[in-house]
Amino acid sequence: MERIQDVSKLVYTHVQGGQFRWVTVSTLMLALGTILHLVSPSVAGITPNWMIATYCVAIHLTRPNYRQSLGIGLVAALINLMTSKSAFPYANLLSEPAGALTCAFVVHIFSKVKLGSHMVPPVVSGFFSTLVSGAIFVTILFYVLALPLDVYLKGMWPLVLIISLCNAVVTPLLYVPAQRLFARRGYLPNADEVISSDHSQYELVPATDAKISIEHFSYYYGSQTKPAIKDVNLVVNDGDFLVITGPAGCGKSTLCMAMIGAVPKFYGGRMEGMVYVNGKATTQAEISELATEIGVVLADYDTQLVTMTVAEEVAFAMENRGYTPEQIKERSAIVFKQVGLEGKEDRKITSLSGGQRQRLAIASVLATNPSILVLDEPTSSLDPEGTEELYRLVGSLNKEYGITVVVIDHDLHAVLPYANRMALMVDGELRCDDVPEKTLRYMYINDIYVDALPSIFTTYMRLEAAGYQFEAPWLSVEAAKTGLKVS
Ligand SMILES: Nc1ncnc2c1ncn2[C@@H]1O[C@H](COP(=O)(O)OP(=O)(O)OP(=O)(O)O)[C@@H](O)[C@H]1O
Repeated sequence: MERIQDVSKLVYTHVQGGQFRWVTVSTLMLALGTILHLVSPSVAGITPNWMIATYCVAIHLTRPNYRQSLGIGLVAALINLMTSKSAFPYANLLSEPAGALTCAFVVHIFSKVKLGSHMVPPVVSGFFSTLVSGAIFVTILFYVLALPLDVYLKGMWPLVLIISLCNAVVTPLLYVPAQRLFARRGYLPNADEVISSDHSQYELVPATDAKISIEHFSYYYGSQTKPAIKDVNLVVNDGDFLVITGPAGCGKSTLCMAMIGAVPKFYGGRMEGMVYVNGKATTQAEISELATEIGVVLADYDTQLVTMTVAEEVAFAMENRGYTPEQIKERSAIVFKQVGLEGKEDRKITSLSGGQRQRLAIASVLATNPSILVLDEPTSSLDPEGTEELYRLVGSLNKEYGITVVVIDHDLHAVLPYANRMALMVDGELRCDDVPEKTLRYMYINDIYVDALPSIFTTYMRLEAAGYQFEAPWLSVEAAKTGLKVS
């Protein structure tokens, strides 16, 4: 493993939807392989192994991982099982997956070492995948059908070698038109572009042991040339309550999506630098794996609710992660208490108020016990009372239960009493990251997004400019009352 010291040079590219390309391309290629297998004539009993040739092409084009390649091999085996005229077709169940894994191995080797033109890898995989698969197939036949050794050595093995040579020729011949066709139809980016970078060979270690460590992070959506995020460095420590604010379109939600791994793995695009969650590089972890460490509640929280009743909703995430019924019961009781939904377990979700449904969305992300909670504009559909109530809840999750909180909001006055840090983003850049008072002061002095400043704070700043002095800044009406009493 190569240890990366300077993550600012690290690039990760991911084409949106690319995670399912291997399924589409391999399905179409295997369909072609089946047709060729059924119609191609054989010369003296020799014909290329079209199934192997076609799945090798699919594996070269989409670079699935070993598990996915095994899946492709198993599908090829089942097709062969149904169409084979062999005396023991079940041998395909071992030989085809082995062939697919051999091809994946060849692709892996060639992705690291550039040897010859782009035609060389399909030649190599066509030959070796067929050789490995054929060798396993004839060896199983030899033992199961108790064939004479002479037939095995002098009849079957030469045949395996000849068919492997045939496949070394037909695989690249299929690869070139397939690559062009799929690229033209939009199934592949283009001839040379990387579908998805692979960071598995790197040892990625965060610079700090913070809950979230964002290091030299830049991000470009799709094929855009203007970055949505520019070289952001931000650390969220254990127990922090961080508010991120900034004008519309400055990149707050993008940053939030990067924390949960959805950027770039779901949205696609190009990322530079790295985002670590609990020490894990987000490019090296699945989004579902990160979800057990960091939960997110979106502005449109209703889209996160998928079941009928309150109890089912909270149980859903736990069932998906294999919790036992006892564990689900125990954990559900804890989260209902945390979010104040006790006694409402049997209610239909549609019968809850907006604020209650939002609490339920929070409960369902807390069900799997993440240590970090991210809320993206949680108050956009709440009235002032609902907003106060929500932040009381989030504040108690932070203080009483030790959950690290990241909130994105425009509406600052209700959240500030609970926050210990405040970050300001402008045009994709992190302009200020400090205690709330200092960030608010920065916004006021530099005339940045002053519309979002709580009016009590702007009053405080005006009084200060007029020569009045107070012991503490006014971040809330209570602080102003205390300040006025003391002075
Ligand atoms: N899916 C997307 N595809 C392409 N560009 C996007 C996408 N989502 C956001 N952007 C662009 O990225 C930039 C940052 O958007 P983002 O939603 O992160 O900002 P924001 O600060 O959360 O805005 P708001 O406060 O309006 O929600 C914007 O220029 C936006 O147009």
